[in-house]
Amino acid sequence: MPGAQTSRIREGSFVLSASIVFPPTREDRAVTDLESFHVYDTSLRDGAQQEGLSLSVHDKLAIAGHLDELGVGFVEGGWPGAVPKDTEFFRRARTELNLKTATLAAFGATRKAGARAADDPQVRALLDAETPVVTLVAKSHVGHVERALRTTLDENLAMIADTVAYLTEHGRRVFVDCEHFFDGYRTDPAYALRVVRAATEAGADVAVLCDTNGGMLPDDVRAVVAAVAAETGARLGMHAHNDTGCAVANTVAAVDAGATHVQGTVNGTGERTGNADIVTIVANLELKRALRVLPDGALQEATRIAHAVSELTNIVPYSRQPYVGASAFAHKAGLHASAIKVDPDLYQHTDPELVGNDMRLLVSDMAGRASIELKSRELGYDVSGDRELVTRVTQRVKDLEAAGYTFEAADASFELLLRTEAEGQRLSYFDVESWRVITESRPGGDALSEATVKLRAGGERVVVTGEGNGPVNALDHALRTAIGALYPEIDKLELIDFRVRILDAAHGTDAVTRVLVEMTDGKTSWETVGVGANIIEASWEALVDAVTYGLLRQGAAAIS
Ligand SMILES: CC(=O)SCCNC(=O)CCNC(=O)[C@H](O)C(C)(C)COP(=O)(O)OP(=O)(O)OC[C@H]1O[C@@H](n2cnc3c(N)ncnc32)[C@H](O)[C@@H]1OP(=O)(O)O
Ligand SMILES: CC(=O)C(=O)O
Repeated sequence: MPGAQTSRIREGSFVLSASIVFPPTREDRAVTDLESFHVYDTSLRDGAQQEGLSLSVHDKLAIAGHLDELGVGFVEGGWPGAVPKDTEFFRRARTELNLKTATLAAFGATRKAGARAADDPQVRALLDAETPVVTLVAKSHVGHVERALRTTLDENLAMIADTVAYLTEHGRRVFVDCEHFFDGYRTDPAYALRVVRAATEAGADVAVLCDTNGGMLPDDVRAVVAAVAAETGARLGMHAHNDTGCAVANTVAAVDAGATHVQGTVNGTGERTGNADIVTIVANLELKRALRVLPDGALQEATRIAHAVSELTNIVPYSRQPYVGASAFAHKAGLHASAIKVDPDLYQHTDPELVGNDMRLLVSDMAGRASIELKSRELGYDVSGDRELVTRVTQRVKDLEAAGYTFEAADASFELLLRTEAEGQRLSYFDVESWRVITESRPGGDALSEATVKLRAGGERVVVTGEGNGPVNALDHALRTAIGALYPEIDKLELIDFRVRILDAAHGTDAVTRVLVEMTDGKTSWETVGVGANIIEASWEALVDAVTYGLLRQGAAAIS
């Protein structure tokens, strides 16, 4: 019986024994349309509860557009009436958002104790948001009803039922987020079940079981969701926080137990340690559970959209993020590369293209010949027929890495090294004779650096000086002046990043310094590395590599 599971739950506790059969196949669990399985995004509401995150209305509108491109069924826009920016978001969404797949949901609480839903200004604000869906947060833990709401258990049920009924009477589809459901179920399962029934019997479409404090583990979630489904017959959803690092696993467990509505946030933003990452959830459901939860082709947009949302939320993308992180399909170990050369599937759990990501090979001191061969291929060089060259490059990389270089973040320096080894001489647009920098500190003014560069290019000896606000800036200016007439392509090149790392800090100012430089031609960018006992020496080496690589990309011919 594929997909079946048996579980036994001891009343009032989470101890269970479960015999789980293998995950269902696509045929067993085919989701035929996006209505039968809800992907519900709460990046704009719970995601925005993350420390340090502050989204403008403009940001929220832009993120909503990206969520729609990802193909989620529902976008929870915020809490109108409570957060002024959210009220404004819903007002502007009416004219400025043109969602193709997603339906907007407004989030809010049930009516206050002892009042009528119709008289509650916050409930009114939910109607005023004019969204097809309203999601209500409701207490389902007796302790919270008594201590946080300070009302009776029956009044809480009435608050839920009245508010759901009022909103459905006004044409809204209602989902109910049962706050602290799992903790509530542990404390008083009968009451937690009454909350689910109160919501659904009053007309709510989905009772969303929330692990509000994020303390659950997957086997317990699976058992509770299965038990609630069996007891109530309600359509169930899952809303997980990541405090045990299991938010995604808990969500998948809930789906395995019968939940057909999953909530999460793009990149896992959210209160405390965040919410379940909706991108990882949908990738797992589509690729590991063979459930079709997004429109056709949407999953391939996942990497692009996750990164676009990172940009809008001003959060540096997490490189180790499952499926969509820059490192998710990056391979460093030589043995991995040697197997990947035979078949990428040998070291990848899925095809990166399915989520719009790419496989990358990293070259480092852990590289073997296969790594060098595959990396060279990635850069457009077929070196597979030259075993001796590959061995030489592998050894050179290992020697240089031992001296402090790092090539995994400096593809351009690796490419220049590869060409040098293949051609027997270094690609050179100019031959540096010497350089010198002085930095002058002026009372009351900023320090000024002056560089002198002596080099030969185009058959001429050139001696130039350049000024800058620092030594590297001055060297960059001097180099541009020295070769600008011969290679006008240099005008297109711009230094955009400069990172310094002291490699052996124990030696203080004697330590070896590594410098990584990033340069762009406005279309693409590349990184180079330099190492030296002296920070300026290391910077110069990285700068010369960056300019050499840039001229190569511009198609400049070396003039001897
Ligand atoms: C688990 C979650 O993440 S739910 C989402 C949480 N999000 C937010 O809190 C962000 C937006 N919140 C806000 O702007 C404010 O907290 C507001 C406007 C909702 C309420 O602000 P205030 O009226 O100043 O009250 P305060 O925040 O101190 O307390 C919340 C009130 O709501 C009540 N309440 C809490 N949960 C619920 C609920 N599910 N249903 C009804 N009332 C509730 C509390 O009992 C308390 O009532 P009281 O004022 O009578 O004591
Ligand atoms: C509703 C919600 O955000 C929670 O319970 O975590």
